Parts: sequence; structure tokens; C-alpha cells
Amino acid sequence: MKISSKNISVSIGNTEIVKDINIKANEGSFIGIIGPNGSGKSTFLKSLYRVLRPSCGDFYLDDENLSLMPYKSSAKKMAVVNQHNYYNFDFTVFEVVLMGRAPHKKALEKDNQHDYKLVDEALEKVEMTNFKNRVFSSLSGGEQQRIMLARALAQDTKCLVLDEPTNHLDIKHQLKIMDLSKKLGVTVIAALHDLNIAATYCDYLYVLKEGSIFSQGSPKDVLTEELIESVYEVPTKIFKDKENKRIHIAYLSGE
Ligand SMILES: Nc1ncnc2c1ncn2[C@@H]1O[C@H](COP(=O)(O)OP(=O)(O)OP(=O)(O)O)[C@@H](O)[C@H]1O
Repeated sequence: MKISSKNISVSIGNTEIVKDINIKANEGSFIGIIGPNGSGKSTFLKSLYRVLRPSCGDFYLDDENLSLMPYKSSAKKMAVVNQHNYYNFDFTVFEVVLMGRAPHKKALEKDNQHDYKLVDEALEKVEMTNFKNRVFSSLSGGEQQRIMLARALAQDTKCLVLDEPTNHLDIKHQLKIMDLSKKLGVTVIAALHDLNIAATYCDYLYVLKEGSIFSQGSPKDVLTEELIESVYEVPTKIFKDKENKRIHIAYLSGE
């Protein structure tokens, strides 16, 4: 599924937080949104997954205008893993992941074997099968994050929106979750803080600064020492790996 935004701006109160953002994600591509704290990444993604209404502009899933789509229809196409997942009730892990199936259900339609199979497969993919009967709120932050990805996988969509998908995860699980998201072959739009992860997994990056797109392009083109210094105010040294053409970023602060 293709995703695009045309001239998206988002205001909260009288402040314009996101300013005239145009992005394009081709089918199956992995798109990174990067930028410092407060640059508008989450606000932009929230307007994509319809928690915030843009003050201007439109999103398109393929060529369909998102704002004209019923919420249930867009939830069949787009799953979300966001930064804060709080449940006030004691749902089990199984129940939380099963919630991913809700957009596919008609009113009063019961869960069936197909739903249970997708839940089991999703838990297996994030290596959380043994946690199926645990109370969600009793899990660690990283475990909860993997369950929220399992819920998104059970939703079985062609597009995945990830807002800082790895912020609670240890390095092994950061890489596993990114590998898994990449291998799904669906269109992914992810807000990321870790620039080495962004360089490794993203096909294309948009760099936000103060709510606007400051730069865009392939990780190799965008993640230069000059750009990182001017956007993040941190000196870096970029190493190029000749064999697989990946770049590696070393931060020089503190030296
Ligand atoms: N509900 C709100 N009311 C007022 N200001 C808000 C609100 N939500 C976000 N903001 C402000 O909008 C700006 C962008 O926030 P946003 O969460 O989109 O940034 P971000 O790039 O995702 O940051 P981070 O990397 O810290 O997660 C911030 O300055 C934030 O304080």
C-alpha cells in the first residue's frame, strides 16, 4: 500500500506544531521519520493514525483520502504501535493481542479459530508465546512493547505505523523487532531516535526540525556529519562500510 501526505499541518491550540509536510511511501518501503525531541514526529504520526486532526492537508492510502474513510476501514489497512500504551483494566496478553482483530469483526461477531491462529502467530513472531496468559500490566516496558507489536501484527494490515518502536527494548530485541518489521514486506512509517537503526533499516528518511522537513533522501545521502550536527547539535564521525555500503555513526560528544 502506498501512503502519502500532502501539505499536512497540525496545530495544537494556537501553535502550529507540524508545518506543511509532504511525504511519500511506496508499497513495501520502510520510511523513517527522524529529528530531535519536540520536532513534531509523534504529532505528525498521530495525525496519520487519526488521533489528531490535521489543521490543513490530507493523507492518502493508495489514492484514497484517509479523512473520508470510516475509522474501521482505515484500521483494516493501517496498524499502529505507539509510545504509550496504558490499559486501566487487567487484560491478559492474549486479550490485548486479540484486540488487533477488532477492525475485522462485524457487530457482535465472535472471535474464531482464524483470529486465534493470528494471535498465536503474532506472539510467536515477537517471541512472547510464553506470556500469553500473563496480565499485560505486569509486563516490563520492553515486554509490553513487543506485545503491542504482536497486536499490530494480528491486525494483519498492509501498513504499519511505528512511533519509537524500540525505545524500551534491549539491543537484541531492538534489532529483532526491526528485522521482523522489515521482513513483513508491508509499508512501514517509523519515527526513530536511533540514527544507526534508521541507517540500517530505512529505505528513505525524512528529517524533521521544528515541525518542518529539513532534509530527505536515502540514509547515506541524508545522514552526513554536517546534517547531524546542524539538526541534533552533536558532532559525529560517519564510517562507511565498503562491503555492504552501510554507514555507521559515532557520536563525538564527551571526547
Ligand atoms: N497536546 C499538546 N499541547 C501542547 N503542546 C504539545 C502537545 N502535544 C505536543 N506538543 C508539543 O509539540 C511539539 C512536538 O511534539 P512531538 O511529540 O510531536 O515531538 P517528537 O518529535 O515526537 O518528540 P520526541 O522525540 O521527544 O518524542 C513539542 O514541543 C511538544 O511539547
